[in-house]
Amino acid sequence: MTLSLDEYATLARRELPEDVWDFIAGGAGRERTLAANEAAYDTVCLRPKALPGFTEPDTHVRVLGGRWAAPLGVAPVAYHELAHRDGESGTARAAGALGLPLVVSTFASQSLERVAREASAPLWLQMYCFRDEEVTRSLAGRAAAAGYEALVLTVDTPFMGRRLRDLRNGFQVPPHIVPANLVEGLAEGARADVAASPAAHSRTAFHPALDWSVVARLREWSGLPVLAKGVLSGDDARAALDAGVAGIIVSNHGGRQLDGAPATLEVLPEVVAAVAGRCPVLMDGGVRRGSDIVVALAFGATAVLVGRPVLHGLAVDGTAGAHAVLSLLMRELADTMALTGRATVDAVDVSVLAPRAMHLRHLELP
Ligand SMILES: Cc1cc2nc3c(=O)[nH]c(=O)nc-3n(C[C@H](O)[C@H](O)[C@H](O)COP(=O)(O)O)c2cc1C
Ligand SMILES: CC(C)CC(=O)C(=O)O
Repeated sequence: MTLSLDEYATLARRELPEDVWDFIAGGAGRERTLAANEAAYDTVCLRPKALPGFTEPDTHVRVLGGRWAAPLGVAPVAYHELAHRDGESGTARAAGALGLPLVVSTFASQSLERVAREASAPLWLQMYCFRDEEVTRSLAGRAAAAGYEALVLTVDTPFMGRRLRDLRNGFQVPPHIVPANLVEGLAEGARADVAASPAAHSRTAFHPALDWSVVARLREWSGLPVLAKGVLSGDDARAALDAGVAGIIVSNHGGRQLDGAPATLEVLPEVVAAVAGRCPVLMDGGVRRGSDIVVALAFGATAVLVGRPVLHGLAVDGTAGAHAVLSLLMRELADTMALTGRATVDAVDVSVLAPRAMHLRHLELP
């Protein structure tokens, strides 16, 4: 019986080669930011509601015109086939069966068209932008043609952060796993070069001087709304809005880019205040329980995304494992909403939080 996302992580670790586990689990530098993401939730308490009068809340939300079964989606994560041969198609089937959206990575191990054929819930395509602008333009156009509903521009990764575990392990993506969106049609040798060292490839192939003007180009090439993923300050949120984004994703890339960056939960209120209702504000990083989703909503998030836990589910049991992880989170979310007396997602606001030092509140302190 697997009862929590932490238990899925433990089981996944047994299934995966050590260097693949490290690539998935690891972060940049000292991994301070990686640890901070999860730890931030431990600083917050929820206020229970006595006799709420219902047991099954309505968890549906609307995000950019799409209806999701819960304020929860799958974050863009490269190479799902590293976890299980079902890969992104399996994740798409799992998410779709639950009515949850999937953000497909530029570095997916299956082509965005193939994933689209398996999906029954909203799909967004995460965009890295390349030195060769034609590659970026082609990806954006293909996403629109395949029915993707939005592009997610990653703004925190001009190159991959220094991930010491990968450097120590000399991590290479195994040759049978390829970035299918980028190399279909290429010869075997060329495929291997792109996939072998993600870090080295990012230094040479990513656009070296990207700025916010790319948002307008992505919109023009695709006709799709563009979200910015990797915003951690009010200033950057305002810059993103000025550039024309339709949504913001508060993210530190799961602690894999700037080590020392704050936990996403900590900066969420600053970003929500800067956005002031002008667009949805999603967040990711360290969400491991349904109660974490409630906390993120209370801090002003429209919805959350989860990254690593979905790969853990895939590693344990392919499509069925990814489905199990996501449905566990949905169950925990509904239970937490019921126990805090929130019948709808809209009803989850800051009043669901209990001050940490609650026992001190009624004392007359000097
Ligand atoms: C193995 C792995 C690969 C990732 N690949 C991408 C990617 O291709 N594009 C991207 O924008 N973010 C990528 N991310 C970051 C995730 O989208 C997300 O921000 C992060 O994993 C969220 O934190 P969580 O894993 O704690 O849920 C990746 C993360 C991991 C762990
Ligand atoms: C292939 C990489 C660029 C994927 C990524 O964003 C990551 O590993 O964090």
